[in-house]
Amino acid sequence: MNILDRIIVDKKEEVKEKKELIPVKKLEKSIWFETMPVSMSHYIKRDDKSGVIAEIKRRSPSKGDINKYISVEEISIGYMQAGASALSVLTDQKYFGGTNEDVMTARKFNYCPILRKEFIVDEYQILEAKSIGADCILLIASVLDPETIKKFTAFAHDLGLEVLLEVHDKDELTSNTDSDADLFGVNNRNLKTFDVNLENSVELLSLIPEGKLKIAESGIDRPEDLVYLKNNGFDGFLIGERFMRYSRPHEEAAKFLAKVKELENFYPTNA
Ligand SMILES: O=P(O)(O)OC[C@@H](O)[C@@H](O)c1c[nH]c2ccccc12
Repeated sequence: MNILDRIIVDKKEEVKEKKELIPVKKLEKSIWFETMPVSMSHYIKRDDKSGVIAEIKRRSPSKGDINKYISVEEISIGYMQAGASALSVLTDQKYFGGTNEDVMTARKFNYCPILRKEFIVDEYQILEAKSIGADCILLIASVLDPETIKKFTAFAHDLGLEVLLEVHDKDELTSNTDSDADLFGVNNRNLKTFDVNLENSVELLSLIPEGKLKIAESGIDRPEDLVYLKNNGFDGFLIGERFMRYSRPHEEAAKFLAKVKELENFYPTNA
């Protein structure tokens, strides 16, 4: 069994237990059901921002511990001050060390779009995302079939949440081109083998349906990488480890984004 399969087996079990512990009726009492979400697409398009979706990630199956001792309050505020367009917060505990509280903390201290980064296998988790104050959910094409993706997307939209659909290869992309997802993300990391290749997103770019926001995900390590992806046509950039491996991730993000600006002034982008 590859790592992704293992995560999904565990996730299904976890959701089953959670549903009994916190029934939907209870989730729906959250104040966030009465609150308008902040549009991730809108923030990604704003040209006073970098397009970076900055991620809070304590550990990962490929890297082990990345940063154990973090303050979500400090990093989330710092990321946004550094010029990020949005936040991505992992909530999977077992493999990534995240919690729902991390989203709630980020929400409490920031008015900005927040992506709840989770392995969604059940509509319950979409309600849960809403109940903790997220604005956008992730759906992973290698985990869900196109029909389920459509169903989950409609369900999320009914709650006012946006959807980032993650694909990794041509097959996953072409079988979901009629998806209503708001953003299409191409993951440069193969979740089954952990191989990372930046060219993966560039190669698939032209197959992303028109009108969808294009997000390059994972393995972005140098400011030059971001500028390269942007010049090729990407609107957004999901970056985690590059910032998280430093003791003060948000300061690293600020330095990184200052360097991007410098490069862009040197090689003006056509955006
Ligand atoms: O840390 P990186 O290489 O910058 O990657 C961030 C993000 O793209 C990655 O965490 C990710 C992309 N898709 C996922 C799905 C589940 C968990 C994590 C992910």
